[in-house]
Amino acid sequence: MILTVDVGNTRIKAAVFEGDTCVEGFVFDKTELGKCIENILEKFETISHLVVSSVGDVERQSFLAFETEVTVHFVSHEDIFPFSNNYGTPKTLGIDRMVLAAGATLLYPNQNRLVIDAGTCVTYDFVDENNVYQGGAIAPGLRLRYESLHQFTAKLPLLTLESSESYVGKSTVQSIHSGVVNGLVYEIDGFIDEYKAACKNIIIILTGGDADFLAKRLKNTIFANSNFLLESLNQTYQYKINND
Ligand SMILES: Nc1ncnc2c1ncn2[C@@H]1O[C@H](COP(=O)(O)OP(=O)(O)OP(=O)(O)O)[C@@H](O)[C@H]1O
Ligand SMILES: CC(C)(CO)[C@@H](O)C(=O)NCCC(=O)O
Ligand SMILES: [K+]
Repeated sequence: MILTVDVGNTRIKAAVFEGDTCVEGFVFDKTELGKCIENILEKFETISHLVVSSVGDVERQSFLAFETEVTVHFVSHEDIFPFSNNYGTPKTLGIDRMVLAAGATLLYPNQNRLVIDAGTCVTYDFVDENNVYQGGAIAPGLRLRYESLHQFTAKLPLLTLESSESYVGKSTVQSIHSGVVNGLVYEIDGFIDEYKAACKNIIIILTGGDADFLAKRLKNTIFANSNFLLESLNQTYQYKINND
């Protein structure tokens, strides 16, 4: 069994895999990292490998303690990835984006793939049908949009995520929800339309903490899988083991 751990910008997600099957998933705060991993390793005694991808401030050292129990692998730019990289600054490409691109490459062979990760940031990652990673986009995520409207103005309240009834906001609260929710929905639909116009054969995967909320509201019908980063981490690690 493999324990995959995704240290995001805000929180940590983990999942236990038996082969390609996810047995159980977990979400926890960074302050609970050690204890939570310990509990998972206790619950699933046959976990032999721990694979981590981190874009947060949690470093490799935080996992050293588990090396007596399991093989620990911290995904880095030096790993083998199943695509060639045409990004202008490959060393600064986020590890999460690389893992998502790798997962899309392995799970959806021989086609253009676009992965949209709606988390703290909304990232777009495009791997073409020749397995070349071409790049994408980075934008603020839903929660970040609500927080920045509040933080950088004098009058706007801090709201939490809610559906927007209409694109015409009739109050301050409705206007903020419309601007944040409809704004991001139109933005994602706009990007999808551009990619679809440019490539015929394209699969689009929507993932991240806000994937389910957003998928329902998009004009484009696309496949939402909020677990895609952890699944990709599992796939990328198996690819590494088989190709090292
Ligand atoms: N308990 C929660 N804490 C934070 N965000 C949450 C929570 N529940 C739902 N969300 C939603 O999930 C989004 C964050 O997604 P996610 O958990 O994928 O982010 P993350 O941990 O920062 O990961 P990443 O850095 O990979 O984006 C927020 O925009 C928010 O709307
Ligand atoms: C964009 C984020 C913050 C999304 O988690 C992460 O992928 C990151 O820190 N990226 C580095 C910049 C880049 O990907 O070009
Ligand atoms: K993200």
